Amino acid sequence: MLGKPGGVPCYCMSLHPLPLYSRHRALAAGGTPQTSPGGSPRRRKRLTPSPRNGDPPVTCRYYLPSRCFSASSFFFCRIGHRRAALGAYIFEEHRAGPARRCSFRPQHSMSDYTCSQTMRDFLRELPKCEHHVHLEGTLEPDLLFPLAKRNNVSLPADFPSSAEALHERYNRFADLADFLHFYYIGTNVLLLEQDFFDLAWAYFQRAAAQGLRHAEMFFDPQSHTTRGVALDAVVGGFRRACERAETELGVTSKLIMCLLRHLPVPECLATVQSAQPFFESGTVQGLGLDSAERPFPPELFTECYEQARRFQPELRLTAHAGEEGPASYVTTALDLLGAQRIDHGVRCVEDAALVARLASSDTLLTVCPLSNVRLQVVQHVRELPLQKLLDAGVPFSLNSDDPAYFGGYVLDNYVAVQQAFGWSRQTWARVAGAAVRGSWCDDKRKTELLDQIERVVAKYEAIAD
Ligand SMILES: Nc1ncnc2[nH]cnc12
Ligand SMILES: [Zn+2]
Repeated sequence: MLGKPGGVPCYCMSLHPLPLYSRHRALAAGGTPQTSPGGSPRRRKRLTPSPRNGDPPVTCRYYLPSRCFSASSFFFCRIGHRRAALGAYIFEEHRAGPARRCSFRPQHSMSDYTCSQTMRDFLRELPKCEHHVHLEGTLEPDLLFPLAKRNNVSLPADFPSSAEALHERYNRFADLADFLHFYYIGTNVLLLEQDFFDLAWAYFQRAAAQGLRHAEMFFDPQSHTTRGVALDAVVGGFRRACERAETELGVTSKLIMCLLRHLPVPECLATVQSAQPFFESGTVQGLGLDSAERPFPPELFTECYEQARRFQPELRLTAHAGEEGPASYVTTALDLLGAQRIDHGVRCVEDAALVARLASSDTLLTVCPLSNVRLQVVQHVRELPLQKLLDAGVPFSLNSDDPAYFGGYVLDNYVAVQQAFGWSRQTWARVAGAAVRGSWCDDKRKTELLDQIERVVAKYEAIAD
């Protein structure tokens, strides 16, 4: 979200309430930060816990005077060092130049990097591959209510009655189960082939505007077939949207059918059987496993995966694991299901041997930052082990999961990560490149996308941030 008071862009909207615009303008002009008009310091929205005093000082790599450092009566440098002092002092400290040693105690749990407009443009233009998006999770409240009306579907009596109320409820999921309750109610409004087309086409248009170039998308047939909707209608509508996206938006895509792990295994097996023609024709190119994770470990579904693989030996295999479930679920998904990549997987860091295995086998994790925050897997994006994965050489992609429910599409996830980690463009090129390499598209498409990444990076090399 960008605010543009008086024509001067403010990129700090996520951190500060409106009245701070004047402060940012002063900073942008190279002035000294002022306290707020009433003299009392204004509160940053997410004020996080106390300093980790034992940590040694580290070097500040960032000093941009146009950034806002203020929060409450503390001021921050861009890697989160905090000092209970007046802003002018800190500001002077940091405007003096880059790469100066900062003697403040690190406060990384509080650190937030701003994402400048140039960085935002770079991230938007960066060709992005998304491997973890549930098409049913792209059902925006603005489409849910009209579809309910169009299909004469009544929603539960206690369901929020407007798009605004629904959005508001989506801001406070307690956990995965709480989210899934709303998610499955939402699926009820999808009945006809046209509904599935409309849903997927709306997703493609939004995501393409954010720089999506290739998508590998989940769908949950059982959430529809259990209501009497034919699998043909589901796959037919999605397939039509995929074709249109390639023709009109230049976005390539693949469909991955997921099994709902909270349903009985025989029902999942029957779903695999019914999908045989789609596996054989290549209309559905992958099999996945989603829904409530912890009570339903991967090994329950070994037979389903084996059966699907018999129908189509080329079928790609993946599974949600290590989202709410433990690292051991990642291991069993790899060993027993033959998963070629892991959806979420962030809890793998609890097992050092597993991290080493993921790195050496080049197994992609499809990480979903905003989802992990909304579902309380972590309290803030900065708590995700992304830097650890990068350092360990574990490839990952950044994805939206259920963008209509979690407050953002693919670019929004990239920006949230940038605000949490402050990566360089080279690091972003590496992350975007890993997403291409981990995709299930052919080598020709991968080469195209990698070339496009190189061109965007080169274009921005010439632009100072
Ligand atoms: N984040 C998620 N985890 C498990 N199942 C899901 N279905 C849709 N989104 C999901
Ligand atoms: Zn998911």
